[in-house]
Amino acid sequence: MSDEKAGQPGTGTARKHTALPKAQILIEALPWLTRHNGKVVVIKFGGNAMIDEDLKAAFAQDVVFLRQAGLRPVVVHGGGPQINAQLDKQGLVSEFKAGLRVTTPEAMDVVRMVLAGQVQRELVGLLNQHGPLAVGMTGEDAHTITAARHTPEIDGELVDIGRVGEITAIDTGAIEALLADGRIPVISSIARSADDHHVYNVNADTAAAALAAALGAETLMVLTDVEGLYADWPSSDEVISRLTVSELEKLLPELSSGMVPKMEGCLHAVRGGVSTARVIDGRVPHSILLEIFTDEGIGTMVVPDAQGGEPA
Ligand SMILES: Nc1ncnc2c1ncn2[C@@H]1O[C@H](COP(=O)(O)OP(=O)(O)O)[C@@H](O)[C@H]1O
Ligand SMILES: CC(=O)N[C@@H](CCC(=O)OP(=O)(O)O)C(=O)O
Repeated sequence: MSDEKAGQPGTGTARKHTALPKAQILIEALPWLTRHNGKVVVIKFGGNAMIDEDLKAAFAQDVVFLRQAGLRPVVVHGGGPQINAQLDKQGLVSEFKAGLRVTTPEAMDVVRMVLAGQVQRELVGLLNQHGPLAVGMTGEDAHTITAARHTPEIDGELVDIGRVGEITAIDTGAIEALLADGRIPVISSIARSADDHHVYNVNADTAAAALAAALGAETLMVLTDVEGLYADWPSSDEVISRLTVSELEKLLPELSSGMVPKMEGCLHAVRGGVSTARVIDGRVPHSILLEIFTDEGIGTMVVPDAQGGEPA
């Protein structure tokens, strides 16, 4: 007969004591749960943060946790490295200009196949291991994202980079319907074209930011493969933990490569009414929960001017 069945007095008490820290952790989360209840959180999962299976599974757990805790998460995903690998397999080159992929019609087919047919499917599958929650779509669906041809200015000249789109309109109807139905939309950054019957490749950070603003999200969270925005990259790894939109605007011309669309996106989102935009380290397991449910954020947070930037 076990001690419990024998009614030994000490055992039950000891069990209660070991469970106490768990109750404490849950109680500490209460103010955050209350504050974020019902709020839309747009989470951008970058291709570079999708580096291993455990991290992807932890990402899915965090997103489902947010949903079950009463928030309304929307996932927008990238897949740059995965597209590069597929282009390489097909003997096509990956070329970037102004931080954007030069997208020939052939490359566009690969981008669409990898994002919508591979990366999005994998994320939907991981989320749905926890219940019938995730629904995948691309910006093409229900006119969610409309774009026109984007010709960036490089050294004073407008450059043709193929089927890369500049977002001209967002229709949040389909996403809102999914959220109202308790689902988690998982969105690939492909847009319908306003000019012709084809589609456009849109940078996933840009798409996430535009969707966050259009949805009136409380937070935009961009998961990537660095700790946050480094003050003096690549010579130093000092992370800027908090900055205002005006401070960020001044910093933008100094930024390079993948950080440009991320920080432009954060700027656009906060200027568009999103309360905070954050760049966080997707290599840290459960980084989303750490960021949402603790006082100390783990990455870089962009806030409106009125809230002040980096504490002195
Ligand atoms: N100031 C900076 N701070 C941090 N990372 C920077 C900075 N400037 C450029 N980077 C680069 O941006 C990369 C993140 O962008 P990207 O490769 O597009 O990631 P993702 O696939 O997550 O969108 C980092 O790995 C780093 O190499
Ligand atoms: C126009 C453009 O550059 N589109 C991106 C879309 C995917 C993306 O943004 O993926 P990450 O978030 O992993 O970088 C591309 O083709 O790579």
